[in-house]
Amino acid sequence: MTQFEQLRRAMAQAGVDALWVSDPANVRVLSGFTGGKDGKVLVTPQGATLYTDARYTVQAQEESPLPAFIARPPETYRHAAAELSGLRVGYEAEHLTVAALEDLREHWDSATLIAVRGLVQKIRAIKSPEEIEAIRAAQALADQVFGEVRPVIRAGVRELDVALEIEMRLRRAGAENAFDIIVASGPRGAMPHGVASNRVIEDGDLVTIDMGARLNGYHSDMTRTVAVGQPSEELARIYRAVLEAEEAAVAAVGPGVRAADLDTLARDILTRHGLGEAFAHSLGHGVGLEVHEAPGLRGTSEDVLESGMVVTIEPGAYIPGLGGVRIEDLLLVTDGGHEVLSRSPKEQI
Ligand SMILES: CSCC[C@H](N)C(=O)N1CCC[C@H]1C(=O)N[C@@H](C)C(=O)O
Repeated sequence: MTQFEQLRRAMAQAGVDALWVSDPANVRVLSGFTGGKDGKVLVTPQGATLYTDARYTVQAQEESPLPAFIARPPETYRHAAAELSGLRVGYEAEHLTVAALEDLREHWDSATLIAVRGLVQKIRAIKSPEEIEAIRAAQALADQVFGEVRPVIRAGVRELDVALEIEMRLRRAGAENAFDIIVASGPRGAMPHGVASNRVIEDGDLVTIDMGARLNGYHSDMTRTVAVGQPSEELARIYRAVLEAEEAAVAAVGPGVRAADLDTLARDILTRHGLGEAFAHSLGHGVGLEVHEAPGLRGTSEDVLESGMVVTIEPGAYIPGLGGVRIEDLLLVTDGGHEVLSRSPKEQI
């Protein structure tokens, strides 16, 4: 089934005849257009049209096989209105501003507007072979850069300088950061999203580095926690517990596995080590055109893993005042189980 066939089936289930796509990643996956928020796609029962403005005339032609209508609102809305009369039109509730919704209501008054969620995201969760290669390439670059920068992570160096080294190497290779690089050393390790600060790394610190490359629009995501000198026995114990949880969850990844069960598996191991409360976030998430996308690997998720999904496994433990540990791998779900895409070594602490 093609992507548009899958989408129209999902649209029918959601009770809509047409869909106004405004999430830039969804626009890209349906049209190939990389112009971000300056592109929209209208999917109707008959076909699909890319809407963008004259800054992108050439780019739209080069990138997208869809017919393009080049204009700015309100002309865009007037053009689309002609196809929408009497239809139930879905809009992406998570990616439309209130102002834009008011504009749609004004111009599409003969259509019924219906909020929908996650229709294209669900399709995006299963990657094409080309997308898998793009993510593989992004992760291979991140692995290479991490290996080059690992020797820089030592006492006396600022977290910011570690992040700069990573970013410079990614950029030289034609990529960019997938997100603000997390370098959380010593007590800052207790912050799961502790982006690099001015703190100077000290002897005995654990340092959590969470980094990704964005290459040709596709992301990678990986975390390693490394030791500088000899960490305390308490930190070493936490590290080993997180590593045990991570390895167990990775080993359990395969098609047909419930995402919520994976989260429980890792959480139960950390709970046995007295660290259940310290695991302050979900086990993982899908990765692709966005760093966080479907499926969600959390306790409340109803997602079931399928071959072709790319997901992270990233348990952590965070103790305010002491520090923290997170270990994260990027995995491709395969027919036979999984392939670990992130290859950077994990330290034995
Ligand atoms: C700002 S992007 C962060 C990337 C990182 N690898 C990541 O996904 N993290 C870091 C710790 C928690 C986890 C996260 O943000 N998880 C989300 C999906 C959650 O809501 O738990």
